[in-house]
Amino acid sequence: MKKINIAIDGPAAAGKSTIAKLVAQQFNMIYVDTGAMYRAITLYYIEQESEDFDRLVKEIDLKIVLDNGQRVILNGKDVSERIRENDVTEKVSYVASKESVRTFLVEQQQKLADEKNVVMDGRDIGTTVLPDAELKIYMIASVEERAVRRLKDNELRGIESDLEFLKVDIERRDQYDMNRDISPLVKAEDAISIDTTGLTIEEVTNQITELAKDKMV
Ligand SMILES: Nc1ncnc2c1ncn2[C@@H]1O[C@H](COP(=O)(O)OP(=O)(O)O)[C@@H](O)[C@H]1O
Ligand SMILES: Nc1ccn([C@@H]2O[C@H](COP(=O)(O)OP(=O)(O)O)[C@@H](O)[C@H]2O)c(=O)n1
Repeated sequence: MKKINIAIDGPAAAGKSTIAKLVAQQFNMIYVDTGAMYRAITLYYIEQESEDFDRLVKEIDLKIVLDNGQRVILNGKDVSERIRENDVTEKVSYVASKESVRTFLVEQQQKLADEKNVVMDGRDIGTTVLPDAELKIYMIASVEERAVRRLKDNELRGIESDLEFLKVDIERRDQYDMNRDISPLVKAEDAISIDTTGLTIEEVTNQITELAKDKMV
């Protein structure tokens, strides 16, 4: 079978990471959640209380440990759980709009995908990070359904949340991500749209698995 890269983009809580992980497992591919990388830099920004993003990225040693899922190690510390908390979520789109942050991370992401065999999810994977990816998916779902899904995620993680607040936060973040100057969230011309509203995880995974198989022959 031919080695390929798969790019999955879309708005917040559409199901990108969940599906990317399952598709990667199916084909023994590497799964990379790029949102976690932006979250890790945001955590460092919060800790340092500095707007000097050029300096911040120089001080950061970010390691992505690809085991069953993905662990994020920031300057030697495993921050995989910490980066899901509300203070990071609130500021991540702001930090992700900064040019030095994006340049730093896009380079690392491209290196991870150099040898192919990667399923990568984010906002600009099909447009900027892997414009030559063999399969590009643009995953969406209604705001209502995304908020309910994120509420369940947060409950499982022990993060305090409220449905109305989550809806507002998801919409705010989408607007910010779609309207920033550098590689905004937009569907790549050659991406296939999948609306996951009302679909099960298995149904979405199967749809993408079938599309991927066609690209591997
Ligand atoms: N059809 C579906 N597709 C993807 N995720 C779904 C679906 N139905 C429910 N979910 C749940 O929605 C949540 C999506 O979160 P996540 O994968 O982190 O989204 P994203 O990476 O787009 O932010 C997960 O808890 C997942 O279990
Ligand atoms: N490739 C990417 C991935 C994430 N991001 C930013 O990082 C934020 C968090 O991404 P995420 O995938 O963890 O977000 P959730 O949808 O999982 O909450 C997004 O809202 C974007 O601002 C980005 O700009 N580019």
